[in-house]
Amino acid sequence: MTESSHLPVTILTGFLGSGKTTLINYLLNHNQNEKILIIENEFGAVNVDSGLLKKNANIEIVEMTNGCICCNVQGELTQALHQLHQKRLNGTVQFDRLIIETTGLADPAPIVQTFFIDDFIRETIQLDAVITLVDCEHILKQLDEHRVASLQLGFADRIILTKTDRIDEEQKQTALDRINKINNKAKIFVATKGQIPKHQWLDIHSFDLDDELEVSKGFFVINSKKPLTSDFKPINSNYAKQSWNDDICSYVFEAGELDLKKIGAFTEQLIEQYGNDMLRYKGVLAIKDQPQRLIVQGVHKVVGFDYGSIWEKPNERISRMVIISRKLPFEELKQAFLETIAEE
Ligand SMILES: Nc1nc2c(ncn2[C@@H]2O[C@H](COP(=O)(O)OP(=O)(O)OP(=O)(O)O)[C@@H](O)[C@H]2O)c(=O)[nH]1
Repeated sequence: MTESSHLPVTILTGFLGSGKTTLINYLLNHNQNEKILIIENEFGAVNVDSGLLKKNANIEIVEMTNGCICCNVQGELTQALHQLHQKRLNGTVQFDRLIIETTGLADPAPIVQTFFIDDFIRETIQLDAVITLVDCEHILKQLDEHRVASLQLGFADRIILTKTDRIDEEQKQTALDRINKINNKAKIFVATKGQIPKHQWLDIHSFDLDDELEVSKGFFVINSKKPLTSDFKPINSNYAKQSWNDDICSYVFEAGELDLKKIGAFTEQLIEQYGNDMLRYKGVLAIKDQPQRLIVQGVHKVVGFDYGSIWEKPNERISRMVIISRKLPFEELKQAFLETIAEE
């Protein structure tokens, strides 16, 4: 089966009331070209959301009300995906993409892992991205009171801010500062009442080993011991004055050229020891004497490596790795990372 025939799947998460159903309704009203299948999971015995989703010829809804999707996901979701694939093949159900709308109380980890653990799912389905909606009006309180809110942010490839129409600029900035500290890898968009073009959250190929790694100004920045290049400016922390105490945050490692063997050993050890705490990570690394970028990308202990595009200019050769994780022993890891810098 070719890559292009893989069924694209988007995981849509976000705390209770963050606007997931509203976003899907907007998509369905502005997307006549393809048929979308939605797996919905509602916490509790009665699925309320499917009643809220507007009836539309391009939509098929599968409800999972047998408890929370994340609690028994590897059983129920895996089984549902197998069955849907079969039905798609034999034409009983026709759809071009799948969106999994999780309950607002779901930890995305087991849902995401389902796509890597099961061989059949890996070969037939392409996890496109984890999209997290954030109710800007209530996010600070949700983060203070519900750990799952920071997990949902930590897993995100894209973050969509909702209800920005209900807050002022200062509140929005405060919410952004806190979101950025937790996840400075995800691109952030705004959708008022679900209004957002679909290309901003669908078909973004976040789990591909591509070269793109954008880091917004974050907290934990390592600067190489040796000068990198004359025009390289390390990322400065804008948020040092903030004192959020979320247990998930973003760490950024930066250096010049690395030694392949040493960075390999570092990464292996890091994943072995801290993989369970690391929600998402991605590195685009410059390896000494290697013209191509080395891409590392992972979820917990599932990791992929590949060589990407060629570094065009010598002064671009900066290694950068972002890890979104529960608290890591940063100083210790910083030293270990710096020791992987290639000898002159
Ligand atoms: N003012 C405002 N209201 C919004 C916006 N987005 C969603 N809402 C409203 O927020 C409420 C909750 O939205 P839903 O789309 O049901 O949220 P959900 O994430 O599906 O909720 P759960 O199923 O409980 O997790 C609804 O009344 C929406 O109309 C927005 O951008 N601005």
